Amino acid sequence: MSTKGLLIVLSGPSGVGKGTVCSALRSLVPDLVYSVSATTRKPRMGEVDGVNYFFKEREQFLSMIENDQLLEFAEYVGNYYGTPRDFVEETIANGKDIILEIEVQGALKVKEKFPEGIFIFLTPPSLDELKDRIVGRGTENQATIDHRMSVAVDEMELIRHYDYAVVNDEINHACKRIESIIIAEHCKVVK
Ligand SMILES: Nc1nc2c(ncn2[C@@H]2O[C@H](COP(=O)(O)OP(=O)(O)O)[C@@H](O)[C@H]2O)c(=O)[nH]1
Ligand SMILES: Nc1ncnc2c1ncn2[C@@H]1O[C@H](COP(=O)(O)OP(=O)(O)O)[C@@H](O)[C@H]1O
Repeated sequence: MSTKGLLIVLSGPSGVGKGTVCSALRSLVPDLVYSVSATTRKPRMGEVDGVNYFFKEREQFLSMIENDQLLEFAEYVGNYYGTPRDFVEETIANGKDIILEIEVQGALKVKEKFPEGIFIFLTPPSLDELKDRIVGRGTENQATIDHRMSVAVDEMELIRHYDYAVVNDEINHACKRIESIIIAEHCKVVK
């Protein structure tokens, strides 16, 4: 039996509730390790460097790419986002499960490098509900909301590349489904 940890990727359109579901998973699955991404996006109110993201200037981010420090990166609505490679590789080598909360293009790049990863797509109950959540969060201006919604429509098409689809109708239900997936993956017979 493999002693490596699971690499779990949670993806889906902006506003579907990835961040909210990940926070709720912390108490339900306490042993899960969370990858902290690097980004060129400016911090939002209350966000802490090294906790929510590693906030970088564009030049710093480009040098991380150049030095092959990122497992994947993507440009999303005008900013770069990327997953620091060493932390992910060390965590799974130490037998711990890690979860990456990333957008859809980046998730597909991780799949090329780690096809054995577990790829979970979080879906909204409907596109109308998705828009209500982005607007309700109050962090984006109208132009960014429109841009994120048009990206979301394209992203929904990519669900077929994933192993699991989880509807985020209610946070606790979505978390339970993800916990069940993790339990099932640990019970899999390794062939
Ligand atoms: N490819 C990739 N996407 C990321 C990474 N970190 C965060 N994201 C995604 O980038 C998108 C925008 O993130 P953010 O600006 O924080 O907005 P929010 O997640 O919608 O609140 C979201 O879909 C995130 O999941 C990363 O390291 N790589
Ligand atoms: N199941 C849910 N039901 C209702 N609102 C939700 C649900 N999940 C998340 N939200 C709300 O939707 C908004 C977007 O969630 P967030 O976690 O920031 O999304 P993402 O990280 O995917 O961009 C937030 O205001 C959040 O409180």
